[in-house]
Amino acid sequence: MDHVFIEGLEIDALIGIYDWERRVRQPLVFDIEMAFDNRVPAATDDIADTLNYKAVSKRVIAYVKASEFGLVETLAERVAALILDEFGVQRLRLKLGKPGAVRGARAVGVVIERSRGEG
Ligand SMILES: Nc1nc2c(c(=O)[nH]1)N=C([C@H](O)[C@@H](O)CO)CN2
Repeated sequence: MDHVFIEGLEIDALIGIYDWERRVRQPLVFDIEMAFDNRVPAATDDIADTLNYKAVSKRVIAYVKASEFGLVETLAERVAALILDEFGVQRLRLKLGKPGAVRGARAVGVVIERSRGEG
C-alpha cells in the first residue's frame, strides 16, 4: 500500500501531567503515515486528487496548538481520529514524540495504528 507521510512535524503544545507542565508549552514531534493510493493523483497530476499533506499538516498544527491534554496517548488518539474522519484516510500510523521529557532519552511517546471504522 502507498502512503502519504508527514515527518518531524514539530508543534509546541500544552501537555503533561505535572503542575509545571500546565504552565509552559513543550515541543512535540509528529511522524504520520497515511495510506493512500498514489496511482490516482499520478494519473491526473491534479492536487485535487491527492491527500494534500500541507492541508493535513495545517489542520494538525491548529488542533495540537489548541489542545490541553495530560497524556500523549490522548492527544495521539484524537489527532488520528481527526485525520481519519476529516480527510477520508482509511488507515494511518502516527508517532508522537515528546523530546526532552525524560533526561537521557532523545524522545519518549507513543506509536499508534488506526483504521477508519475501527472501535
Ligand atoms: N505513557 C505515558 N507516560 C508518561 C506521560 C504520558 O503522557 N504517557 N507523561 C508524563 C509526564 O507528563 C512527562 O512527560 C513529564 O516529563 C510521564 N509519563
